[in-house]
Amino acid sequence: MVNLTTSLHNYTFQNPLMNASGVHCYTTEQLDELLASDAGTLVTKSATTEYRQGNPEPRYRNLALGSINSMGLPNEGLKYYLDYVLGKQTDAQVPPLFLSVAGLSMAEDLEMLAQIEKTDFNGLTELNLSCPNVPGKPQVAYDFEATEKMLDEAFSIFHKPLGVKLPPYFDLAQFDIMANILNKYPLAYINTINSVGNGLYIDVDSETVAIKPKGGFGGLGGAYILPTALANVHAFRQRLNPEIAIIGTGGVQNGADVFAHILAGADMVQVGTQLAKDGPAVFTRLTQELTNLMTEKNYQTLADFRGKVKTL
Ligand SMILES: O=C1NC(=O)NC(C(=O)O)N1
Repeated sequence: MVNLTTSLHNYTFQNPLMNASGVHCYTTEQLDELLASDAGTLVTKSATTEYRQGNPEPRYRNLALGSINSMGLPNEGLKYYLDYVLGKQTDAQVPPLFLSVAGLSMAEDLEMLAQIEKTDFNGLTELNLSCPNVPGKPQVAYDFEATEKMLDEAFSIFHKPLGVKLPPYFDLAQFDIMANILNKYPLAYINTINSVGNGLYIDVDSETVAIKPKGGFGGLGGAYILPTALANVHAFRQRLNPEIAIIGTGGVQNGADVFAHILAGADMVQVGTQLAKDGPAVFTRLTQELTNLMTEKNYQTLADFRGKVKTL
């Protein structure tokens, strides 16, 4: 009998699947639909301190090979999502939840962490250091010094379980540098990867880009990015202290992709583009496909194959 339970930090989940922040998680209605689905848990849309409209539309497009987005951090503000997770955590049927924050400055990130610290939130907080879509704002985690300073300050004021959402890295030296920084902190986990930033989809018939913000430049998701996501999961698994768990995000369309993320070293696996395309029922399909694959391969638990990708 296949057992899909997974643990992350001091939390246990019935299965390793959840949404990627930003997909199907803007409103309490969407979040409730995730709770009602076969997902193991959920993460809220990255919050700023106050409500934020985000970039002009069209700002998200599904594509044959994935998706492109430049949402620009639209969200209802931190209090809206904090109220949601605090309200849900009293229900024993609800798994530990993830709350995502993405300030437009280190000061805003610290202000939000301080607000969360004051509450009795008992889930996990995700510090998004990798949004590629706020015009004029670089992805923090591509600046190693800024990341180190951010984490120094964050851990000086925040003592609840904390993870960071990272952009994709493409150079092995960057994995070495980033892992050395991350290993200095008592992180509960890292979440890798965010969308592959600033891709440009062009429709040849109309000779036009797909989304309005930033002249069409946007973060790529879906099948386009699976090999990059698997590389980031595996590179960090090979380099990070074992106490730092890894959430694998990027390119999951089916149970085999979930299996590959876990083989690369992921403890949990997030789904973005395919959730946007199929809705929360995707988690029913993915858990069934993962179960079928594990049965075929005679694995009983995720630990039987986690991180055990073979080399040639
Ligand atoms: O971190 C983010 N990644 C994305 O791909 N898009 C959103 C956004 O633009 O809000 N944020």
